[in-house]
Amino acid sequence: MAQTIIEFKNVVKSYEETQVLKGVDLTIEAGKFYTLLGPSGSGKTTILRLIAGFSSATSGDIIFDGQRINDVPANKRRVNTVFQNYALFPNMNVFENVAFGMTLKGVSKGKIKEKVTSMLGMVQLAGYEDRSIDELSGGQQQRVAIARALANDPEILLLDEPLSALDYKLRKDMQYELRELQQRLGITFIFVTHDQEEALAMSDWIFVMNEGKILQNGTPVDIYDEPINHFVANFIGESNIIEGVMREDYLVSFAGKEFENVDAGMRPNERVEVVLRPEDLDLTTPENGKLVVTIDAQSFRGDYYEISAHDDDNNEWRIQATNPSIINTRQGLTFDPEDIHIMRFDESEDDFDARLENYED
Ligand SMILES: Nc1ncnc2c1ncn2[C@@H]1O[C@H](COP(=O)(O)OP(=O)(O)OP(=O)(O)O)[C@@H](O)[C@H]1O
Repeated sequence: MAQTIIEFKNVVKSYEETQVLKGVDLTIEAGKFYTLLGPSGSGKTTILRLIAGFSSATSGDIIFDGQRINDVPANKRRVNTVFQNYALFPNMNVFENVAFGMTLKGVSKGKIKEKVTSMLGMVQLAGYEDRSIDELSGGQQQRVAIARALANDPEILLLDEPLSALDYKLRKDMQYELRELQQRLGITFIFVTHDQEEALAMSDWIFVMNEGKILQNGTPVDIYDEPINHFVANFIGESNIIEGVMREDYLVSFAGKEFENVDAGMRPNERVEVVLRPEDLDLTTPENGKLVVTIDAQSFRGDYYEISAHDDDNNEWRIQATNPSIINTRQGLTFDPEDIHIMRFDESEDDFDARLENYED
């Protein structure tokens, strides 16, 4: 079993009357890529700051390598942080930025040179030693920040939305690079983002947060395929979430019909929500469909058409189709019983859409 490096036990963080972390439990194992994913204000940065020692928990235990570290100062923790704004020193060149921590610690000049060269090679900036920071692109500045953090030999690298200032293409490239770097170094990365695609692409393990709580944690595939509630299903990827009622095990009704499914564990007549991902739906002739829908709109997305439609019960559907459709025609909708995911009905979801709208602003 992998070694646990960080543990939070019922960690609460409050600012005056407001709890921004509401009793967080989490376990981080050494050598993996973790992501804290959630909307703005959900408490992701607060968790990083507690791990780094930049702020202290109101209650609960923070354990590092088996020791409670709540009172250990930041400079005594083997943790380094890469911030969103890079926080590089503009008056120093690339070499001096990367060397900074080692210079403070009084490491010998020869060792510093060796380390800086190796770190810059690692982030593909060999030969950039003498450049000044303002001569670098955003992506290069980000790499310098990563090299500087890694030069201190941390056991854990904390990354707080490090890619958010980069344009789309560069961001994608850096996602691969960071993932590859983590695998090569084998140290623990804890990455913060509100971008679900980024979280799915990069992580071994994701913690989905909302309002100071961890709602679900698991591998990207677990979280994508088996979201625990409405919030997670909506936040991670594109979902069709349709209200339904459980008839009996393996039989659920929604959109005015009954369907076989493979999820069990709900009570008969329990109100549920049914999740079907757009890529799990296919269009066919009305006679062959499990449901009949009317096509409302479509857009071309490169390797598929995204189609929106509604059924006769007025549920909206998003469908990924290989072929284009014709607006206002009636089509059959099919899906595999195995792709139906059933969730308990979440009473709090009524205000969920309002919250998501605020977030999307
Ligand atoms: N020093 C502080 N004093 C008071 N409230 C704070 C302080 N720092 C953070 N908060 C509040 O704590 C909550 C969680 O903030 P946090 O920065 O952890 O969220 P986040 O998920 O990282 O968000 P973002 O993606 O916007 O960075 C927010 O409501 C924020 O306003």
